[in-house]
Parts: sequence; structure tokens; C-alpha cells
Amino acid sequence: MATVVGLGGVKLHSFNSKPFSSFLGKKLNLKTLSKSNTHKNFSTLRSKNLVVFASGGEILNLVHDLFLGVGVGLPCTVMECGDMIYRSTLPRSNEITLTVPGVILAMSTLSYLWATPGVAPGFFDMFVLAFVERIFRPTYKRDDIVLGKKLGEGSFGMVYRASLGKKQSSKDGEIVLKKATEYGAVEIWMNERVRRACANSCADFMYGFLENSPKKGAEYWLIWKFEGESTLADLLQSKEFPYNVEAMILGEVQDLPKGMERENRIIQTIMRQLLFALDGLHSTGIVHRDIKPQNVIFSEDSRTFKIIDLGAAADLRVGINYIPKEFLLDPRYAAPEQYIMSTQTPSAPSAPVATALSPVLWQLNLPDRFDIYSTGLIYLQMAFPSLRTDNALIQFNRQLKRCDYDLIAWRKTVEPRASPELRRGFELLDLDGGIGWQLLTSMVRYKARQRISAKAALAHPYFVREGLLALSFMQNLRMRFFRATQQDYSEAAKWITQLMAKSGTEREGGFTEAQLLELREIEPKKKSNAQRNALASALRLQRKVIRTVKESVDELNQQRKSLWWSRWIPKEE
Ligand SMILES: Nc1ncnc2c1ncn2[C@@H]1O[C@H](COP(=O)(O)OP(=O)(O)OP(=O)(O)O)[C@@H](O)[C@H]1O
Repeated sequence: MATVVGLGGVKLHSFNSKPFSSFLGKKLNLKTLSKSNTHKNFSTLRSKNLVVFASGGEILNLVHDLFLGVGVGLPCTVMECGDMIYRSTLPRSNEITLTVPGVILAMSTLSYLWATPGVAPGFFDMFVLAFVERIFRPTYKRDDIVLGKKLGEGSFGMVYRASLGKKQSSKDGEIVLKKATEYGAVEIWMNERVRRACANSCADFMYGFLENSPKKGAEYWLIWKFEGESTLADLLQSKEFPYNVEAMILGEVQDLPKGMERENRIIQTIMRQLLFALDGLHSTGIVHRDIKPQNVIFSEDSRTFKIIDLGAAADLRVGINYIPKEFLLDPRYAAPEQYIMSTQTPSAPSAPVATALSPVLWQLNLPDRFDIYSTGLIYLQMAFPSLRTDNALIQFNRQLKRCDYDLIAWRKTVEPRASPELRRGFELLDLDGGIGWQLLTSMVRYKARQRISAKAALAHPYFVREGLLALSFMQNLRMRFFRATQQDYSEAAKWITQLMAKSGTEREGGFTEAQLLELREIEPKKKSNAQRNALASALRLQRKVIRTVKESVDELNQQRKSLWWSRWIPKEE
């Protein structure tokens, strides 16, 4: 038996088939060893020049046994892994081996990428769909458009009814044109996103481009299909509401006795259409932020309500219009939080970071619940005719604020001395075991986190009425489930915190005095006054530096941001 010993004197391998003397004093290289074909494990010696310098076989045997005995040496010596190495030289199987951790990791990654607002669909949308759409969609320019009567004038642009003159094809009916200031770019972006992701949610957007005129400078022109004459605000003002909507949705007036049941059904249909449109927007990561009856148009072609005016919308998939400082949200319909994202995050991160973090930021802030609050107020106006005027709504908002945005508390204060009209509203919401009232109270809440989402609202038992009045067993169960899941869990958290802070008594439980003392001792010792002042000044300085750096980065980001996505807006050739 022969042993090859490495330069450090550590045993490397044994050869059983060749006399050891034939290797003695020789510098072995790979070729020599391969030729001699002494052992199938030569591959382990590849790239090493080895010198055999051991003497007597006995000494070597002794050393060999010693090393093997204590498990030291090259792995192959110890593990007898010749077979393994041999197997590794066989052709590999191409099969993918499934492991539980691998599957869990893959599933988690996939669900993260597909979670609202959708990182993966976002990439597909931006780099494939947007590109393909740009090639195939018809484009328009200023000269194609013949202006008609003015429909509206907002602080950021003018809206006209118009037609497409010579370029009009038989399927293009009339159009609506908005000439907007620089904020039109955001609106074009949002409308294009919506057209690709959830076209039925909003008015049918046709084209948008940047038009440079010597007189007016740069203006964004946006074109939509003319959807119809009436917004929900117009319809709500009519004494006939909600019967005027029923006629529009069904295309005919029903020959049925008027009554609360029928009104409830119509309001239910409007709410379902509104929530459906909102769900489409929210699922793609867009929050409208200006949901109000004036921005809900009745589409005569599809006989449904659609959302318009995406000028104040935010695209949280890529962080566009994160906090539009310039927009004053409509105070009549705005949720109490005013901002959809935490003010701790005053500006959107850069697009790739915003995209990567979007599922986390979405879950942390639940920005979609801002629109849900506004939709709840629309529902309230539909149920209570007396709240349909601006003044009445403003008055209601004040009352609700005084009740800490607690609708149940508001009801308790107004119901005892309610007018017959107000009482009728409560009766309508109380139909079917108060299912409508339950939906309303889960939409109009102070805390965004406690408000129901559009998707959950669509699954609410309010929308799956079977009989006329009675709720089925399953609906009852679902309603109970909804009530249970809409509880204020933060109250529970507060209770636990308080409990932790209280000294241990038999009644309260919590920490004992001794435990609290222990905790207190872990706290850093108080510094002397001079030390504390110095620390405070240092902290102030640090905060100031961070703020300045942050503001500069924000400014830079802002410039970069306005650059990167305005590249997507076509310019008039
Ligand atoms: N696609 C459409 N089809 C029919 N009418 C429309 C359409 N889009 C807008 N309108 C009409 O134009 C009006 C103004 O539109 P929009 O709200 O988008 O403009 P705006 O300048 O933002 O107005 P405001 O600032 O008052 O909200 C709407 O109230 C509606 O009557």
C-alpha cells in the first residue's frame, strides 16, 4: 500500500494497486498519475504537484490510521467518497428537484410580486402593453378637433364638448376635450394606465398629447369619448332621484309602485357600479382622491356609472402624484386623514424603489380607503335627500367631526329629533336587518385601516340580497363575519399597552412593581443637565442636516421624476 503525502506532510491519498517505491522521490503531476491509472480518485489531485517523500510503509500506515482515527484529512479519505465523485461524473439529470423551502420561497415571491398594486403586472404593463398600444392606437392632433360648447372649467383646465371633424370614423361619436395645464400630464398617465388595466372603470380615454402654441405655451390636450350628459351630481339634484336613474339603467320606466324597497334596489345598483369601478382602479394601484358625484358620469352606451377626472389621482405602483401639494382636495368629500400616505413619507421614493416597495407601502397605508370614505358620503347623500345640497353636507361633516367621525354616535344625536325626511333615510338603510346601514358604517370611519375595501364591499351581504326582505342563513353568517372583522383592533392593542404599563394587581394583571423596577433599571441613566443640553443641540443639528439633505434629494428626485414619466406623453408632431 502506498500513500501520497502532500507538501505539508498531511496525508492525501493511498494507492493500493501500485508499489509505493515507484512513486518515491518523484514529483507527481496529473499526467503521470492519470497514465498510471492507479485509482479512480485522481481527480481530487488535479492541479497539484505532489512530492512523495515518505519512507517506510509502516510509519505511513501508522500515520494513515492515526489520521483516519481522528477524522482528519481530505474529505475523501475520511468519507470514502470515491463513489460520490464517480457519480458526479455521470451525466446530470435535468429534472428540477422540488423542495418545501423552495416552493415556499417561490410562492412568497410570486404573491409579493402580484400583491396590490402589482409589481409584476406593472412591468408587463409598462414595458409590453404600453409599447404595443402605442404602435396600434389611433393618434390625433390639434387640427383634427372641432371645438363645441364648454362643459366645465376647473382650476387646472377647460373642458369642451367637441368632434373629430374629418378624422371622425363611424364608431367615434362625439368627444370631450380637456385643455389642461402642466397637471394634464398626470391625467394622461393615469388615463392611459386605466385604459390598459380597467377600461370600464373610467370614461373611455382616446388620446392625450402635449400641444405647444405660441400664444398659450405648453398645454396638454386630452380626448375622451363623450359618455353622456349627466353626472351623478346632476341626477342627485332631481326630485325624481333615484327613479330617474332606474330609467337610465334599464332603458325604460318600470310600471311598479314607488316605494322604499324599489329605491333601495336602485341605490344598491349605483353603489355596486361605483364600487366596481373603484375596485378596478385600486387593484391597479391608482387612488382617485376626488371621488364625488360631480366626478361620476353616466355612460349612455354601457348604461353604467363611470369615474372621470383623474387629475388628482395617485399611481402608487410607481409613486406618481404621491402627495400633490398643489391640489386642494374637495373638503366636502375628503376623508379626515387628508393624505393617503403617511406624512412620515413626505415624498415618493424614486420609481424603481417605489415599485419594489409598493406592496409594502400599500399595506402600511391602505391609501384606497380614502376613496371609500368619499363613496360612503355619496351613499349617505343617496339615502338622505336632505344631505344632497352643499350646505347640508358641510353641516353634516361638522356634526360628524364633533362625534369623532362615529356615524353611530351621530345617529344617536340626530335621530330623536329627526325630520321625517331624515327618518326615512334611516328606514331605508335599516331595510333587510340594517344591512345598508352596516355597509355605510364600515365605509365612513375615522381610521382608514378600519374602512372596508372596495373588493370587500362588493362581497358585502348588502349586494347579494336574495329574497325581498329576509336575509338567508348564509347572508346572516356573512354579515356577522363582516361585523367581527371590522372591529377596532387598535383598541385591543391600546388596552394591552395600558395593561403592560399598569403595576401588577390581581385585577389588572400586567407587570409587578418588581418587574417594572427591573425594566426601569435597564433604561439608560439620566445625563447631567450640561450633557443633556449638548446632546439636544447635537440632535437638533443632526435633524437639520438630515432635513436639508432630504429636501435637496426630494427636489432632485422631483425633477428627475417629472422627467422620467413625461417621456411617455406624446407630443404633437
Ligand atoms: N367623458 C366625458 N363624457 C361626458 N362628459 C364629460 C366627460 N368628461 C368630462 N365631462 C364633463 O365635463 C365636466 C368637467 O370634467 P372634469 O371634471 O374632468 O374637469 P375639471 O376641469 O377637472 O373640472 P372640475 O375642476 O370642476 O372637477 C364634467 O363635470 C362632465 O360634465
